[in-house]
Amino acid sequence: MSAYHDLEDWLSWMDDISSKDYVIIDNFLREELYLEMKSFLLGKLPNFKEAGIGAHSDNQIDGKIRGDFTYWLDRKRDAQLEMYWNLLDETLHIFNRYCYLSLSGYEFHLAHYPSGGHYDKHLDQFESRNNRMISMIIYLNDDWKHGDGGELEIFEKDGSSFLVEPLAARCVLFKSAQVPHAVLKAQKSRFSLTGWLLHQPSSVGKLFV
Ligand SMILES: O=C(O)CCC(=O)C(=O)O
Ligand SMILES: [Fe+2]
Repeated sequence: MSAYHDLEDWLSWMDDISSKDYVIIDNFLREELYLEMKSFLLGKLPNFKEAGIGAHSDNQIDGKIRGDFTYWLDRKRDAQLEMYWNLLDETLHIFNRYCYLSLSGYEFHLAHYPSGGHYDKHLDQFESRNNRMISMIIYLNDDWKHGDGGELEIFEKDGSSFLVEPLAARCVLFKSAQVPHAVLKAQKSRFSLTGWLLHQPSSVGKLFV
């Protein structure tokens, strides 16, 4: 199986992660995979559920903190997304090989922020469960324009912050325990594929909740 991205590209992204704790990668998905994921998402929209706060095993729904709807992906049930699962395997392998992490699994959901939706500043690790090592967000918005809102706000170590527009096929990777972030209010429906590379598979993590 050939790699989806060149090793040279991966290595420069890993350099960014090591030095800044995050990296923003444009055109992470090529057109074929982008279209596949977007059409899968649109087909699943009727099945999206209001997202909770905290580990997904102990959901509390609080629209004041976050306003998105999600659909958790499952590698067995959603086996048709083979190209995407292969890309995740490649990503995991690269992190283990070049960032010396011992990642052994991942969990991903599709997310829909309806117009007006946002997510307050937070970290992706929870007290009850700290096995999320790397956050990985891929945006699936075809014609996002300046002024449509919904930017990801990333907070740097010195407390300053900057905005990332949720542009089609853009990927953001960051260290889950280190990088506080927020989603600003979206002015129209905002779609993404969001997940976490895990130190232990999710089902194992749940034992400690
Ligand atoms: O969609 C985004 O840009 C970030 C989402 C997020 O922070 C989360 O789901 O934890
Ligand atoms: Fe987050």
